[in-house]
Amino acid sequence: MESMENWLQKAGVLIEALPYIQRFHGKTIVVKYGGSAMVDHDLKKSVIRDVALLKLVGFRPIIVHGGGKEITKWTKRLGIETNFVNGLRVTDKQTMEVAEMVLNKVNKGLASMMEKLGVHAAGICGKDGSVLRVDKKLSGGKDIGYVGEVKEVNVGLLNTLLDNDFVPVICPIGSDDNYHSFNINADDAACAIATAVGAAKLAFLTDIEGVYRDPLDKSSLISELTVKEAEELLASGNVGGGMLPKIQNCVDAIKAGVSRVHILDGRIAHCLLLEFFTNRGVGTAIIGDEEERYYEANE
Ligand SMILES: Nc1ncnc2c1ncn2[C@@H]1O[C@H](COP(=O)(O)OP(=O)(O)O)[C@@H](O)[C@H]1O
Ligand SMILES: CC(=O)N[C@@H](CCC(=O)OP(=O)(O)O)C(=O)O
Repeated sequence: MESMENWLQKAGVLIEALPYIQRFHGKTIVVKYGGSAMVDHDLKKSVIRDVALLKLVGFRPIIVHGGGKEITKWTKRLGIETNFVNGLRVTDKQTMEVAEMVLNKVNKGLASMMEKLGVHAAGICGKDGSVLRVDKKLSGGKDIGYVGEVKEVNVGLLNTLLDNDFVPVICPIGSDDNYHSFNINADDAACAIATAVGAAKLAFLTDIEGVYRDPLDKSSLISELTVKEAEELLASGNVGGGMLPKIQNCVDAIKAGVSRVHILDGRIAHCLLLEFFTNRGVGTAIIGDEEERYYEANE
């Protein structure tokens, strides 16, 4: 049997969460759930459970998810060549078809996991309710196919869902003016949505501890980066692959008024709860240039 001390410790944890629950109660938060942190089924269940808890304590969470690894698994299986330019998938017509099918499948899977927990979720893509309207995106002036740059977010459907107690689960497919499907980097989609809904927090769940100053040196993990430092890091050449659009989006989100942006290790069970309900710094926080460095100030 558990000792009284253990029970009291549990009560202490709940009480510690109180100021954080008050801070975010009724606030919209966006969780970007990356495909790299989706590979393990149990972990996926634990992420969805954490978001369900955030919802049940009164936050208004939105999940924007990726599925890049799953898309690549399927394009390879179908013998379609896979290429990335600056972290963005080169998306020809065939790849677009596969991406749309795979992302929608991932989408429905996540939404039904949430439903199974008794929390209503609606799995949609950015074409529904014209949530994500795009222009064709070029990368360094290069045509990379059906890749979309978000030009407009229509929050109508999102607010309807949130106001009616649903957790919107969104996959990063949008439409252009001709209603053709476009593949959007999920970090871009999350940033655009967080900005449009005026999110109090945007958290990116990925498959790495956080941002490294030097990716080859695990001791170079950065706990806080100002916008200026993030821009310097991007220019340093020490950031590659999918981390490029992620950091750029963190910078854009802060500049557009999102208060807190975090890159978290989605491989750690309950990293979202640790981030929301404790003052323990997990991962990398991107902060405004004027903001006080929280972790340093509290060391
Ligand atoms: N400086 C860096 N710090 C951390 N990760 C980096 C860095 N440069 C490149 N990366 C890579 O970026 C990856 C995260 O991006 P990505 O795989 O696209 O994740 P997600 O699917 O979550 O969007 C990491 O796994 C890592 O290999
Ligand atoms: C244009 C572009 O690159 N789109 C991404 C969309 C999925 C995604 O971003 O998934 P992750 O978050 O798991 O990386 C792709 O096709 O991989």
